[in-house]
Amino acid sequence: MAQYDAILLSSFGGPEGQDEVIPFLRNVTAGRGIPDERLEEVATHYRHFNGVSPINAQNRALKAALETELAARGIDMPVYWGNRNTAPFFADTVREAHAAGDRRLLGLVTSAYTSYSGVEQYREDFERALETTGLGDEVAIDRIREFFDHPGFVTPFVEGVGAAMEQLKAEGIPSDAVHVLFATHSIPNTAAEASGPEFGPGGAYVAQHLAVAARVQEQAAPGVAWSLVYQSRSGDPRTPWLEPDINDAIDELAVAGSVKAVVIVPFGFVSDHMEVLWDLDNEAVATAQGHGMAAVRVPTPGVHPAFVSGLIDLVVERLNDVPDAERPHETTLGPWPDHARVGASEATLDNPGGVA
Ligand SMILES: CC1=C(CCC(=O)O)c2cc3nc(cc4[nH]c(cc5[nH]c(cc1n2)c(C)c5CCC(=O)O)c(CCC(=O)O)c4C)C(CCC(=O)O)=C3C
Ligand SMILES: [Fe+2]
Repeated sequence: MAQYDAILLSSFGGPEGQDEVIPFLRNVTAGRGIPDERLEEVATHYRHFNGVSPINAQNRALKAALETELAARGIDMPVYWGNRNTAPFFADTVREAHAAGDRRLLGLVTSAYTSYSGVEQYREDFERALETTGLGDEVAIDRIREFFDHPGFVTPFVEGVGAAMEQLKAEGIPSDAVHVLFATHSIPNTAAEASGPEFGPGGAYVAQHLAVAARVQEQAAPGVAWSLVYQSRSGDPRTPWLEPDINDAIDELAVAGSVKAVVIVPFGFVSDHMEVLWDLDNEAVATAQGHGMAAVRVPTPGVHPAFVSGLIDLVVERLNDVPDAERPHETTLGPWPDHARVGASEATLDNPGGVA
């Protein structure tokens, strides 16, 4: 059996006050060439909400919900929380875990899909935390598999799309006048390809999103028109990123003329992030309303009981070395494989220091 001492809830981080906005954005973009104008623009999104992103509060709530679920199942494992871009930083969390005697950490990363930002970059973050703390010989960090098609992640969206369709029906809008927009974070085309070229154009990133959208739609709104759209692009405008942008897609639907309502499914995100509050609830909804369309935004998983217990199921399957054939997955792409551990090079599960 795999042995882990603790869970490391691992997330992006976000500012919680006006004075934290610029330091946060500097951390996010360090060395990655986001133009200043774009940073200024993104800062205004945060300024609009008094500099507070909902993401940290969401993670505190998720941590508490995970602890409750672990206790209910009689699993004695502490949950630590660390971030990439704002305190508590991973290095601080690793020190905290080490001081408490916890050495083997299982990273529960709040990214559902395969991409550099969601997978590799967390691995680099963990490595750096082990290096800067000097604890690499004692502490090791694994991560759970990408859970894009785990029932715990898919179920809240199935419920949300179903409820949105009901709501529109009650407002007198028939399902053939509805278009469901599955929205996720755009990334550079090259990054998408790199996520797994064997999965076709757009790599694993696009293939996973298409598969999940089809699965949600087949359960929640069979036969209703849908498309995969993108949001929150940044970087140099001359660099191609995944398209269409959600706002352009809504404009196109307006030209076609038969769509009276859009359902917006924020299925790139596990909880309410600034991208959801600003790019979807503010911008995309306004675009739809500008064309006289109704718009319903589906909730993010947040602390939905299915999501919380699904995350603990992912931990338990790892603890029990459950074979792939028995791991839950809602699309034919899954179950996504586990990843190698971080730090303590050449380490194995039974030899966290990696020394023979
Ligand atoms: C795939 C992906 C996820 C999902 C996986 C994961 O969870 O990691 C994600 C999550 C998030 N992205 C976030 C915020 C930002 N992302 C940026 C920039 C970028 N994201 C990218 C990709 C992703 N991002 C990329 C390719 C860039 C460009 C440059 C770079 O490689 O950095 C920028 C810079 C300014 C701008 O938007 O241009 C900001 C402020 C927040 C926090 C929101 C909050 O505060 O509530 C969260 C959860
Ligand atoms: Fe991002």
